[in-house]
Amino acid sequence: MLTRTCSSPGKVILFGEHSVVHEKSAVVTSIDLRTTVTIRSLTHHDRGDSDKMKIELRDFSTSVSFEKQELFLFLRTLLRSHKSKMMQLFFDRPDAGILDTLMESIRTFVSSNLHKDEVSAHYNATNSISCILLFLLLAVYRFDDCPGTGLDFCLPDEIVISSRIPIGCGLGTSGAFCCSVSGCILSFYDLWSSDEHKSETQTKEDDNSKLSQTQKIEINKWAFIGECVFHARPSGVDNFVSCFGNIVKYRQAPTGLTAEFGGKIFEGSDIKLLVVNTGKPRQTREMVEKVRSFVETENEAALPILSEMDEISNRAWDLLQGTFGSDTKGKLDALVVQNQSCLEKLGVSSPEIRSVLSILEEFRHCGKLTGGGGGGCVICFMEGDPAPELSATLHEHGFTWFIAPFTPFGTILES
Ligand SMILES: Nc1ncnc2c1ncn2[C@@H]1O[C@H](COP(=O)(O)OP(=O)(O)O)[C@@H](O)[C@H]1O
Ligand SMILES: C[C@@](O)(CCOP(=O)(O)O)CC(=O)O
Repeated sequence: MLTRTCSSPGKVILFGEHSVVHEKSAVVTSIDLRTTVTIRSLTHHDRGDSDKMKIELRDFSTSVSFEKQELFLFLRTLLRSHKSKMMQLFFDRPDAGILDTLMESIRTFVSSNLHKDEVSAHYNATNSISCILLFLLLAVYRFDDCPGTGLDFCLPDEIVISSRIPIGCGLGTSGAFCCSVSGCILSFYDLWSSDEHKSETQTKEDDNSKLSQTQKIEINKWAFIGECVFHARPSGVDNFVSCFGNIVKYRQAPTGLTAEFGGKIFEGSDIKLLVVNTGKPRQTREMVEKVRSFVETENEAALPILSEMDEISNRAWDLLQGTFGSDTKGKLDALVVQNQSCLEKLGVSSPEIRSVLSILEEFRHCGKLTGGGGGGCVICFMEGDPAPELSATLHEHGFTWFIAPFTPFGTILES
């Protein structure tokens, strides 16, 4: 029996969501709530007569089984029809034409294997299952490159996904999902493109990921392709911070990606990060599209807002590099308020977000939305835990909260 398990953290964007899609800087931290994926091939005895591959999405209480032979034939045929263009998925920005074509076929195949009521009721689950099949297609593509191995490709018996990150509220679950699935598949089939990692020592002494930097770069590359399935044109920040972990200043520019590690906000201070969930569901993809269309149609109004947000992220990053002084929290709060005001102007706030913000203000705290907005979560820097009265007021209004647990660890190969 071969089993591989990977886990990847969620994230909180401290400053710069949305503007990061438009090539500005964002400051982001990984949080120790993780999405775990296990891929298993069973022994003959455990498998019995079944020749199916089961995908279990625990958070959606959904499981789906595919006839392995049918699935493999589907993947191989799809690959044969599009092999010459597959490389375009690995460009810095995956080619949208080939990705859309592949996803259309994959979604049709997935839908025809699900009961009709399941498909309409579980749009998000169907999307996740389709994304897993895309990663399996990438694995078949890699196998196909090695002469003689194509037919040896064996689909696993089980793929199980579970997460402790609240889904769809701005905490980067699709990024964590993509990192864990791709890490698992790359390691299950030992598909790493170079052998370098075998001699490479871990870059950090305390890195318990059991993955080399080269392997993480590869996971991040695959995960970004997956993120494009969920979000069409993401910045890549979610998969990046989930894969590499830590507090990061991230920027995706035409000249390439730049990332600096090491903000120190949670060291040597009693600063905590409060996360309040408005409970209002929304789709990140729609919010990103809304901002894109604003930037395109009202370019003159939008550009100064995006530049201001870049400036905010850069100033916040400088603050986070220094030692935490008596005035640091006040300066951070001012940037939080300014960033929220920019997000309001971009049109990604919501009545629920404003309601959380006014409760926070009542208790002399400052907050901003985090992630895609339109609902989802609000964050607030706090010295210590929230007062019981604040907690009670948030609950009275139907909002839940938690203190985000910081982690420096990105994707981990658990076993
Ligand atoms: N644990 C999971 N299991 C299955 N699918 C998941 C899981 N986590 C995330 N996803 C997929 O990612 C989508 C949420 O992505 P996104 O809109 O980026 O939300 P978030 O704000 O959480 O990042 C879900 O609708 C689902 O399709
Ligand atoms: C709005 C955005 O900046 C962050 C989205 O975060 P989330 O998927 O809502 O967790 C989009 C992106 O960076 O691709």
